[in-house]
Amino acid sequence: MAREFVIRVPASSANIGPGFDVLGIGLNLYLTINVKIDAEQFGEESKKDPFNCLISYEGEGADEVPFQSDKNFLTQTALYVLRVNSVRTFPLGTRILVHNDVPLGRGLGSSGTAVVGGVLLANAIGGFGFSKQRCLDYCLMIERHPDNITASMMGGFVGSFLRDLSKSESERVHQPLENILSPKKGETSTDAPSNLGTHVKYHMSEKIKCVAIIPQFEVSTNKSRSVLPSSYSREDIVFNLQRLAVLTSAVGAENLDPALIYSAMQDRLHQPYRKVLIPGLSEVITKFTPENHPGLLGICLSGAGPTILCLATKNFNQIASDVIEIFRKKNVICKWRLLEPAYEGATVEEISKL
Ligand SMILES: Nc1ncnc2c1ncn2[C@@H]1O[C@H](COP(=O)(O)OP(=O)(O)O)[C@@H](O)[C@H]1O
Ligand SMILES: N[C@@H](CCOP(=O)(O)O)C(=O)O
Repeated sequence: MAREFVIRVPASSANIGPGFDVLGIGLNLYLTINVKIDAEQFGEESKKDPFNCLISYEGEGADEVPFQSDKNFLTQTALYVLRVNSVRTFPLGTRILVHNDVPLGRGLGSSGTAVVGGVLLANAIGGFGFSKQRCLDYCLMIERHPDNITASMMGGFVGSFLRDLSKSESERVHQPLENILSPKKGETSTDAPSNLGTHVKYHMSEKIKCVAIIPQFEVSTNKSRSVLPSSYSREDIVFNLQRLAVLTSAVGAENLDPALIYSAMQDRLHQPYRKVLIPGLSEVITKFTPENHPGLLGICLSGAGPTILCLATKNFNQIASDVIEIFRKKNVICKWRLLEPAYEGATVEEISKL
């Protein structure tokens, strides 16, 4: 039996303003995975891979990612979900062609798209029929902050949190990633507890566009998390909470108020600490205001950086060129993209099943 389907996963911008590890927007820049399963056509060739999966790959990351299915982050994720549901390999004759428009290590959620794509791939291959909510549980076993994953899976502008875990659930979830993705021979990985993440979608005015200025260097999320403190002062936490409450409603207003949104986009929980990794960040987030750049609503670090996200209603070109100029003076070259929220989130489209 031959089968073909396509998975599309939107990129994300996480940590919007004061929403560190909480807020994210799905963006219309995609990781696309074309899957063909045909034992007659690719059966013999697929046996070259230890788990029967031929991977070809084009676009962002093509010269970086491994092509063996138990080494590639996307297929490792799929193998984890298959394994804990009693399926040991991909079906004989599995061929996947990845087309990736999401740059790696830039704070646009590439790891989140790979994890979401991998979980949806396993769900489709195994015919498990898991809901997106259940798929999120598997994602959260691998990527442990919910903001980017939830935005990519569910789409739109989302807020999310992780529920409190019992001691035994916590032991299941907080394991070294290798135990989950590459268990030793004879050992198995643990299944995901249910309902790990909870989310809501906020209304965001359709007038708001997302200008992403993407510096041409990578900052891994692990490194960018390592510079954060392990505790914060009450003042700083309250500073962010106050703004978070205002921002989530202010972006949905019919008459957008740039001064309100701009001040509600300030953060004290991650940006101040990540400046050491991103030359120019400090200047960019203090110098750009709605007064000197009409149309700008707010500016922040996207995800763990180094990408800068500007929410704006007009003058996109001017805003982007001026941010790029600040980075250029620090010898950092940037690209930029005008993006829109991806409201639908991740999709799986069955093309043919014979
Ligand atoms: N399409 C992909 N296929 C395989 N692995 C990927 C893919 N996209 C991202 N990754 C993995 O995720 C890493 C980047 O993740 P991370 O440091 O969290 O940055 P980002 O901000 O882009 O999410 C890459 O180095 C790679 O290991
Ligand atoms: N809240 C996380 C978000 C990471 O997003 P990414 O796009 O950099 O993967 C963090 O700030 O560490």
